[in-house]
Amino acid sequence: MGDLSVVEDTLKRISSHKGILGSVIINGDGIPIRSTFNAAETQQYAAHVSCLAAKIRAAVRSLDRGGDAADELHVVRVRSRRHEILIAPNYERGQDLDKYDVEDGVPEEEPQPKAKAGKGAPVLPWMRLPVNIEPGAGMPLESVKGLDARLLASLHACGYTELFPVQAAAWRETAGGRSAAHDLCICAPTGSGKTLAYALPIVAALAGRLVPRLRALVVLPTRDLAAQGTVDILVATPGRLMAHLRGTPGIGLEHLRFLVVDEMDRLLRQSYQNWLPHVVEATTRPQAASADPITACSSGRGRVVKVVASATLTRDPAKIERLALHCPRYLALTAADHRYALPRELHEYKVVCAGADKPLVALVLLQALAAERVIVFTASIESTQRLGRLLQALPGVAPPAAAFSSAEGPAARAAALSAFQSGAARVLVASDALTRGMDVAGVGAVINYDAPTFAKTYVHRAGRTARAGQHGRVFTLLRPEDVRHFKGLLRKVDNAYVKDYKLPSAALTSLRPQVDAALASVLPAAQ
Ligand SMILES: Nc1ncnc2c1ncn2[C@@H]1O[C@H](COP(=O)(O)OP(=O)(O)OP(=O)(O)O)[C@@H](O)[C@H]1O
Repeated sequence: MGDLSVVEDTLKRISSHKGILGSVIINGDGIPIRSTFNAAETQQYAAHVSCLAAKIRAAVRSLDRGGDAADELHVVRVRSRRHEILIAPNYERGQDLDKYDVEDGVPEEEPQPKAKAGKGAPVLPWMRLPVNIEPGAGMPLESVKGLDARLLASLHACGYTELFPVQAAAWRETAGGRSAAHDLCICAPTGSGKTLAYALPIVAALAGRLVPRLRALVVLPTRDLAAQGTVDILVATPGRLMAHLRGTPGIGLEHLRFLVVDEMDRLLRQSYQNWLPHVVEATTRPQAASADPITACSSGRGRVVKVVASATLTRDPAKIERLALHCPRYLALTAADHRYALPRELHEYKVVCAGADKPLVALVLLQALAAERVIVFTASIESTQRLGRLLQALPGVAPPAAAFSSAEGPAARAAALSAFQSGAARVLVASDALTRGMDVAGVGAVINYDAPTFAKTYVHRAGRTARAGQHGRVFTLLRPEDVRHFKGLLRKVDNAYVKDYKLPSAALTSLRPQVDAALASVLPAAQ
């Protein structure tokens, strides 16, 4: 949910009704985050509520087949005599852009009506014929046809010696940024280099520009806009983008040549001020075919080339059609029979333990990963804060840790990230605000402290390690009751082979008293 205060206001009002026993608020992952019931009742009601919420969304979808009402849904209220359920999945508040752009608890994957899932699901014809990318098909920089000497030098300066397979394929398909014949739809695992795959042709195409104008727009779900004034390439979140289009002089879409929608499946669910129809409409508007000094395009003059990318690209025709792609080419580095692929260099493990033992198990695991930089994912802001405090309450026993969640402001989030990047914190405890796209070098392992609910979440969390061909490990802590669901989730993921990980029992026994004492000191403060 974008703004909890709206839900809380409504709850207050509902609570004053006669016969109301209590209330529970769950986040998008079905995790209770506020409750007036005891623990057992909370679990029971949370399960009911998430089940009903899924049914309501599915019902809205089936009533509005092909439309986007379920995604645009702001608030749905369902009443019976004793219960009232309020679903506010994407509540937005215009002024609160940072909060909107970094959300926790937004489900990665909405439950789909049964008819849509599985093999019989409709797929756009061009998605059935992908340009398959071979995993080993990188290209030495010296053999990249048409690569400008300045770009070659810049890539060398970054330490790059070759284009990764997805980058070589995108370069070929766009003729190094010179062809506007096709739009591109890129689906490749996390860390495979999708950013440079779209950035290189764009930069190559714009390299000869004479006048600075906004020529390329990259829309991302969660990164803050880092440009001011007149720019050639704008990288923006939907909230910031709309604010700049309305208020910043010199930022308009009339000279646009490239539109990139990164993390496309995630962005299609962000409806901030109808950003997508607004931008798509601007890109299809006839453009002045004036002699534009930057365009070295040999064909398709004036057409905005669109590139969409994700490791978990949606195949839902209704969603993809909203992008109005032109003769799209589907570049796929994924297995045909599974929806999502993991990096080949990723090794997966699970640790089954009682829920109450998770803090102890996490600590022993962190000790076992002594030299590694580790990201620990939890299911909620509260859980992130609690675990962060617990680790900080065990100096010398737990590695130095920082916490990252959207409860913190942008400055605190940046400080946590920079402590992790610099090595001052070896562990970053994070909520799902960090799941997508974040590229931190040298992360050796990811721990799912709370098991992910959706396959997409698993793929993006795990993808913070094993990037750019490096090896990495993902560990998932599972309560016995989570195991079945987790196995089901893995069926949607290619090459997922999860081994059991055995922790040293001596360490578990010896650390238990310290962890119990730290928990006792931290939890009351956290609550
Ligand atoms: N040609 C290359 N040679 C060496 N390193 C590269 C190359 N291209 C990209 N990288 C590095 O690989 C890492 C992953 O790239 P990138 O962030 O683009 O992945 P991605 O596919 O967008 O992942 P995600 O889906 O998680 O966002 C980055 O650290 C980047 O600097």
